Amino acid sequence: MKDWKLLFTPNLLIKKRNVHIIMKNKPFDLIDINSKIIIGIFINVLGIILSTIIPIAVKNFIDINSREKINFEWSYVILILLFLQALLSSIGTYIITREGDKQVANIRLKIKKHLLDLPTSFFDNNNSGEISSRVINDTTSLRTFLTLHIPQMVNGVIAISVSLIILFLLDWKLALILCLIFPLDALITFPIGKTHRKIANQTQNIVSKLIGLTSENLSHIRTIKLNNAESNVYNKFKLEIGKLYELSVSSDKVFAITQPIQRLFAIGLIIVVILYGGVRVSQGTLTTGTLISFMIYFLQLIGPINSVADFYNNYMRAKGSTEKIHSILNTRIENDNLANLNIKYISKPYSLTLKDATFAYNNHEILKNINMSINAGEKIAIVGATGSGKSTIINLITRLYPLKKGMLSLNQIDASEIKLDDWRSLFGVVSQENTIFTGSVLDNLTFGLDYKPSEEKIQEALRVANLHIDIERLPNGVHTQIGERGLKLSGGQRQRLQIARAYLKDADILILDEATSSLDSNTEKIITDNFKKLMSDKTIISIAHRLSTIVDADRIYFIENKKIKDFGTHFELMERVPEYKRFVEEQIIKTEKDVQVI
Ligand SMILES: Nc1ncnc2c1ncn2[C@@H]1O[C@H](COP(=O)(O)OP(=O)(O)OP(=O)(O)O)[C@@H](O)[C@H]1O
Repeated sequence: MKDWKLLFTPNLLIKKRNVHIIMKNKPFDLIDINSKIIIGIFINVLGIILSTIIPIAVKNFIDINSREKINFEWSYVILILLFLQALLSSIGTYIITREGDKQVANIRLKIKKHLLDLPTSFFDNNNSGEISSRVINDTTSLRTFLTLHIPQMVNGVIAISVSLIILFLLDWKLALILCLIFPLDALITFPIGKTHRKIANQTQNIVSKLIGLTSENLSHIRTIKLNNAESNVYNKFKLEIGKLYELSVSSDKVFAITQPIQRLFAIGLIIVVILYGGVRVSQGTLTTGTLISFMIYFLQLIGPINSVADFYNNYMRAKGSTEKIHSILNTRIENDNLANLNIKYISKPYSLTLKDATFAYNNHEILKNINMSINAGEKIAIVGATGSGKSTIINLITRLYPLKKGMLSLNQIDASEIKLDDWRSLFGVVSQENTIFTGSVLDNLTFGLDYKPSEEKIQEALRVANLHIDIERLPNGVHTQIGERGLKLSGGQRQRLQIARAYLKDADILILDEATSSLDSNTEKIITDNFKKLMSDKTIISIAHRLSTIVDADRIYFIENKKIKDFGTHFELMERVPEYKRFVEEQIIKTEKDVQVI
């Protein structure tokens, strides 16, 4: 939280920093009508006022020139007014859009920051692609509201008011006819507004879902191909596209009906004005110039009238986007509020304890009354059947998920009192998942490091992970780009890259969750020997099915039926716990074909 660095002036963020705990869903909770926006709108309004004078200048030009020889004076005025109006409008619009871009960038940064701080469980229940598209689409719709709809509404109100005053002063009867446009426009705009909003909202939801689906599909393209699941994936996509198509057709129908009616009303009114005005001109009660200026006002006002009439709908749309953004921002971040103890105040050596720890994913209990005590420098193994909760214990120890009951502590200090960032700096984790990012080998090695490792240190890390030869063979060494999620590397290379990264982190506790499962036993032995030589002082917690990892452990925790069935060395457990013996025989022998060791 402390080093929340922004590219932009942070006033918006500072003001709204704790917004996630306040339920607010109005667009103005996120966007800020600040002095820049007001100045921009003011400049635009000046332009609009100038534009309302143009028809009068036209009227004067026509009325003067109809009687005497051609006088160009008013045409210069018209040209100057047109130029000034364009200039003011472009300056005002630039100020507003620039400020809008800044605010949207800040909102996006704020959402990104918040997303990064959300608990892991949030991502279990939300599709990442959908969230990403939401961040882009909903913020874009807020930008449009701030930079387009609000200025257009203000300009519209001013343009309409000033023009109406002028029109009534010029000829109140003709002005009254023109005023018919308001009820006629409202007759269409208001009834369709709700339908239109509903369609727009549903469309946005489906588009987000489609983007989510597409990004997930593309990242699993190999699996799709290998499972011949192309048609399956295509059909799923087609279903969503079908829904989108239906919605687009509904929207097309609404526009197909309403737009011609709106145009019909407008043309009808113009004709009425021309007919009535024409008669008045021929009667000599109205000048040609006044009639033409009325026509110009009318044409000038159509846009502003529609903007004002549509403002409510646009507001509601922006409100919808705000609600969706707030559904992210209102989700509580990982509870780091109470924890302010800095790890540097806890002196080493570190011993880690789980006491009566109980945990459930979405009320589904996985672990019950887990007790573990891990001292500095110990080599610990967690063993159990697949799905028994081994990785979940790691998730609890690293505070990716909070305990439901019980206590996690470091040197007897409750983990919840220690700052989360500091806590996680205790661990170097090599997991069974692919945790490689798009970028170079070096980018991945130094990912999240709080220091810049020397060239020698990097080479040392590569050697520890037995990856140095592989990297030497790459065209640009550590600078080689390794593709999305490191897909240009082999599974074993990716795993060794994770090991080298964890080594560079130089954390006190190394967690190896099936860290060598993709490696051959020779490579695994080289790495294990390197660990023994270079990391003998580190605490190591391993989850492994391989006997070689388990037999060497100082202590093995055997998990069964949500609990720790027993703990001890491999040979103690083999003697004492028949379930462990059976497990080793069934699970490990299968993997190792290593019966003779037992
Ligand atoms: N994010 C999650 N949300 C809901 N349930 C989960 C989640 N992660 C794991 N589980 C469930 O929790 C149980 C324990 O999973 P865990 O990954 O801890 O097992 P494990 O012992 O590490 O398994 P393996 O040896 O197969 O890796 C499983 O039943 C799994 O389905």
